[in-house]
Amino acid sequence: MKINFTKMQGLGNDFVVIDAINQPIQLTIEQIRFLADRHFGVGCDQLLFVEKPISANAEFKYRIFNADGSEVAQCGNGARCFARFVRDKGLSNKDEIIVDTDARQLALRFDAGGLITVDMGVPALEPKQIPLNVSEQSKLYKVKLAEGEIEFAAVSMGNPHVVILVEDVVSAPVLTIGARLECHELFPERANIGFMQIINRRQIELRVYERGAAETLACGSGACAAVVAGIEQGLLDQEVQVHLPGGELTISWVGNGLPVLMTGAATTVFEGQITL
Ligand SMILES: N[C@@H](CCC[C@H](N)C(=O)O)C(=O)O
Repeated sequence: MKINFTKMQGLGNDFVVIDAINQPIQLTIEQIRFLADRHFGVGCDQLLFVEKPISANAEFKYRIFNADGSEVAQCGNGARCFARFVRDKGLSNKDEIIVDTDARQLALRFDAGGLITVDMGVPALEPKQIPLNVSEQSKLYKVKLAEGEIEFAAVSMGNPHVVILVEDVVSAPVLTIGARLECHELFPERANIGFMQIINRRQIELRVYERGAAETLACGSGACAAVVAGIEQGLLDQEVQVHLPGGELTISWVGNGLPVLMTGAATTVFEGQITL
């Protein structure tokens, strides 16, 4: 079987995007892992599928798979690439595109100047919704690891995020603590682990160890979760520039019950065909 794909990236968080409307396919976990493999396949952090919508008001269903083959319900950088893909392929000519995901609907909007803004939906802080195995909701939680006690905030953006405040993001133990916490028993569906350094009330540095993909150059939903956690703790203003290893995002959140907005770039790298 031959598959046509497009390789895309948003701040170096990279994707294999497949039009599964005009090329209907169901891939196995092994085939997804193969496509994501940087040595034997195409290579990406996530695979994105463009499918027919479920709801009457949506244009598409946006399906997301991590490099390890797990299906997830949210990917912010991928959402901007999804918007660019459906427009470039002539699948939609709208300036605002509504997509279904497994968790929620997202609105993807083309801005003047070539950037794309995604309405990422309302963040959830209740432990059950994250999900996080604790009995009471709190702004900060603690976990004991071999490396010592870690304090963290937890936020769902449709996917589970941990946010740890660090003094220096460059020397933060992202790979060790990230890998250990991703699969910790506190997180029954695993979690994405963000390490946030606050520069000032309107700027942060962030590195994210992603569930199912290890450390990536940027995580859009992780950037939203970090800003929500920072605002909740009274450390950040409502609009924040997030500096990630692969580039910058603008995140804004007015507060409780309202959606988080994420603005950034999305780029096509190349097109290809691969035999499975
Ligand atoms: N890179 C993404 C998040 C992708 C999914 C994540 N690894 C998960 O398992 O929840 C983003 O930009 O948000």
